[in-house]
Amino acid sequence: MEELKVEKAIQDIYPDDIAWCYGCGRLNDDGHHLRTGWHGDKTITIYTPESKYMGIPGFIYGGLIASLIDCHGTGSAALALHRKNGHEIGDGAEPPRFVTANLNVDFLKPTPQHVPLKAIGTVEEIHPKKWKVETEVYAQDTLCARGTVVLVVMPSTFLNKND
Ligand SMILES: CCCCCCCC/C=C\CCCCCCCC(=O)SCCNC(=O)CCNC(=O)[C@H](O)C(C)(C)COP(=O)(O)OP(=O)(O)OC[C@H]1O[C@@H](n2cnc3c(N)ncnc32)[C@H](O)[C@@H]1OP(=O)(O)O
Repeated sequence: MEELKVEKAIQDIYPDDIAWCYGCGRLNDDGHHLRTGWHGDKTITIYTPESKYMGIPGFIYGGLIASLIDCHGTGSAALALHRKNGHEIGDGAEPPRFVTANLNVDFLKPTPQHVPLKAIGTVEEIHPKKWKVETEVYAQDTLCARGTVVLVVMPSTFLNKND
């Protein structure tokens, strides 16, 4: 299989105050540190879950797959709006902030443990503050899950809730 690596991830440039997400915050020591970047005109997150994230031995727990699709969606929408605003990772501009309004997951096939999972996203703008990301999760070449995430630009009510 083609060896893939996410070189530049949107989570690498989240400001410190929003870099704590359990799924994708680089500052959360206990989290998954999911990283999402461009892959042509699609988006990609690559992640190999640790052994403890099992459902049935040998297979990944579905909630972890939902988390992957969730944070991949947030990161993908942030990448797309950042680019629409004329910015790319590394130009010093702060990326937009999104929260998840809706998450739907179809679990299509059992997802094996101990292989890198590849989430590939297609981003669609509904309007400037509302985006949709269709994600396919592959284990090697097998399509194991498909998800749809609706993202909304973070309302200011999320700020200063640090406890
Ligand atoms: C818990 C902490 C999270 C912090 C995140 C900080 C962001 C930092 C950014 C990056 C860091 C990385 C963080 C990654 C995080 C991973 C992703 C998550 O897990 S986020 C957490 C789970 N999500 C929530 O906790 C949202 C809770 N819900 C809300 O705050 C509101 O309900 C919200 C913002 C979603 C909608 O706010 P309204 O209801 O006041 O606003 P109205 O104007 O009515 O809706 C805006 C648009 O959203 C649609 N919408 C609302 N709910 C929907 C739904 N369930 N399904 C589809 N669309 C929905 C509406 O139809 C409307 O669309 P129309 O503008 O009319 O076209």
